[in-house]
Order: sequence, then C-alpha cells, then structure tokens
Amino acid sequence: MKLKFGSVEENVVTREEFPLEKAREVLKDEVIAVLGYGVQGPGQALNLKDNGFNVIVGQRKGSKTWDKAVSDGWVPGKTLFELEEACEKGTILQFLLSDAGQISAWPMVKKHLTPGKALYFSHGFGVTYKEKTGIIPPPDVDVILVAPKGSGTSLRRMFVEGRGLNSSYAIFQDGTGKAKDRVIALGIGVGSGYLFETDFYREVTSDLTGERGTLMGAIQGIFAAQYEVLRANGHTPSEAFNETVEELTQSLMPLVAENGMDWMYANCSTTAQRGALDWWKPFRDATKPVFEKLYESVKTGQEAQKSIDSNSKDDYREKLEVELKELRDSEMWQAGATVRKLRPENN
Ligand SMILES: NC(=O)C1=CN([C@@H]2O[C@H](COP(=O)(O)OP(=O)(O)OC[C@H]3O[C@@H](n4cnc5c(N)ncnc54)[C@H](O)[C@@H]3O)[C@@H](O)[C@H]2O)C=CC1
Ligand SMILES: CC(=O)[C@](C)(O)C(=O)O
Ligand SMILES: [Mg+2]
Ligand SMILES: [Mg+2]
Repeated sequence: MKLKFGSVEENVVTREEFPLEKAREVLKDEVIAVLGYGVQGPGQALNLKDNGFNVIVGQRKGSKTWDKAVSDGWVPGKTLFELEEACEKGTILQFLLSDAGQISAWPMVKKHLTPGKALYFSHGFGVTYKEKTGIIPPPDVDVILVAPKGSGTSLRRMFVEGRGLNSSYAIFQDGTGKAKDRVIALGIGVGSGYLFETDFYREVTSDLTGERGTLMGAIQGIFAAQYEVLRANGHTPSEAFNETVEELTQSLMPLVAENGMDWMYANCSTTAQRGALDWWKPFRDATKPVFEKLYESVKTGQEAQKSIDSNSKDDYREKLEVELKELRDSEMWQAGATVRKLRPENN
C-alpha cells in the first residue's frame, strides 16, 4: 500500500496486507537455504522455521557456527549441510555470509544458481559494488533483498516477543516473474515489522552511512567526547557514565522509542527543555560536515573498498580484536560494565 510519512508517500507492505498464511502459500514449494550462520543467519533461519517454512542451513563443517547451528536444533544431513550441498538443494539461496565471505564463496554459489532459483541478500553490498566483489548474477534467476534494519540478534528476540523489526525490500532482477511475491513473502517470513521499498544502491549507501553514523560510529564518538569532558572537569566515572550513557539507554531512549523526541522533550524539566532546545542546533551544525564527508566516502565506494580490504586479510580477526579491546578497556566502557552489574535486575 501507499502510506504517507510526513508529506512523502511511500510503497510499504504491512503484515495485515500480506499475512503469514499468504507468505506460506507463495513459498510452499520452495526450499529456503540460509547460507551462513553468523548474526543474520540464525535470526532469519529460526524465524522462518518457526513460521512454518521449509528451511535448511548451509555452513562450513567444523566451524564454531556449525556447532551453534546444531545446538539451535538444525540436524546435520537433514536440515544442516555444507555450504555447497545447501546451494544444490535450495531453490531460494539466502546469501548471509559476511560481505567479504560472499566474495570468496561466489563462484561456488553461482554454479548452483540454475534458472528459476532466487538469490536473496540482506545487504545491497555484493551487487552494488560488483566491480569490487565480482558478484554478477546470471539473468534467469530472481535477485532480491530483504534487509532487516537491526541486528540478527534483535530480529530473533523481537520475533520471540511477538514484535517485529522493520526491513527494507528490493528487487534487482525479476528473472522468473515471481520476484515480487517471493521477496515480500520472505520479508514477512523472516519476521519483519513492516517492509519499505528501496533498491540495492540506496540500501547499501544508507546502511553504510547509518552504521558509521548515528547507529554506531557517531554515537560512540559523541559519548566519548562528553565523557572525556566530564572526567577532565573532575566528575567521577559513575557520574560521567550515568550522565552520558546509562540515562540515555535506560530512561530517555525508551521514551523516544515510544513517543518520539518531541514527547521526551515535553516530559523533561523546563530547565532541560530550555537547554536542549538551545543546544541541538549547534550539535547538528558541528557534525553535519562530518556526515557529509562520510556520505561522500560511502558514495565513492571508498568505505566498501576499505571493508573488503580489511576483512579479507588473514590476520583480520586478531586486528579486529585489538581494536575492540581498546573500546572494551576504555574507562568509559569499564565503568559501563560495573554500572550494568549494579542494575537491580542483574542482581
Ligand atoms: N549482522 C547483522 O545483524 C546484519 C547483517 N546484515 C547483512 O547480512 C549479511 C550477513 O551478515 P552477518 O550475519 O553479520 O555475517 P557474519 O559476519 O556473522 O558471517 C556469517 C557467516 O559467514 C561465514 N563465512 C565468512 N566468510 C566465509 C567464507 N569465506 N566462506 C564460507 N563461510 C564464510 C561465517 O562462518 C559466518 O557463519 C551481510 O550481507 C550483512 O551486511 C544486514 C543487517 C544486519
Ligand atoms: C545491524 C545492522 O543493520 C548493521 C549495523 O548495519 C550491520 O551489522 O551491518
Ligand atoms: Mg550494515
Ligand atoms: Mg543495517
């Protein structure tokens, strides 16, 4: 249906409009092969299975995530296979290896994309940056995307709680004439809240911007800046952490989630309101040039290139661990660990 967001009309699909029964009918003859069992793999595969679809998992034998798949109830030789065997058996191949992993697995996956099958992504990365990834699908298959806007962990948790994480959907190639029904049915099947339309290019550029920006990179940067200023002015770690992170995640963001920033503002002290109304524009103006620089770096493919280069190195895991350790060992997140332990519900 068409729905207005502010004054802009968009194509969206809701669960009322496309119920689960309809999704099951559309996909009743399909074997959905979920390739990769990292973060999105488990969330999507388990939700699809619990929603009554015919799902198998493809994963490297002997890997940690193979064992995780077994402990999640996937049965070797019945619903859990080596990657290639899953590609052979599946009629819809959900390509959920890491974006760098997709590059090395592509020649094998491509071999099994016989006419009529569907190739499904949760990111526009592989296809958009085809000069860098070599991922060029054959013409007689559907190439579709459902991109949950959040972690696979949340996708599963929210499903179990009877909620739904929103996803975008896109069709890159309709090789069978069935791509639209297939993509919507899969979007509903993996447990999406509502689905909004996009294309592969817009999905990848917005996603790369968001995770580098307000979802992760920018928020960590703003946290660090404020925490450092408070500490430099004699505030304790407890005070700096609570006033920077804990209050935001525990008290204020849940209110924003429920009713919007306007409502949260309206329900704080008049003192906070005055200051927060005065200061949001200077913060916007100070950071906007950084966001513009970020978007440019995404647009030119530089961000994609960097992530391919670093993720394909042999010592990638060790290097990553060093950088994550720096975050973990920072005083702010050390303080955070102590503060989390002190939450009454964790005692
Ligand atoms: N992590 C998340 O929650 C989200 C991820 N996505 C997208 O979903 C896709 C999957 O992402 P994640 O679940 O984060 O992946 P991941 O980084 O957790 O890796 C998934 C699986 O790929 C396997 N793998 C990696 N390299 C391989 C190779 N060369 N050969 C065979 N297997 C290999 C790993 O064993 C792992 O089981 C990506 O396109 C990502 O951008 C989209 C939304 C959110
Ligand atoms: C969770 C998500 O959607 C991200 C942040 O874009 C990702 O993990 O790539
Ligand atoms: Mg992402
Ligand atoms: Mg994302």
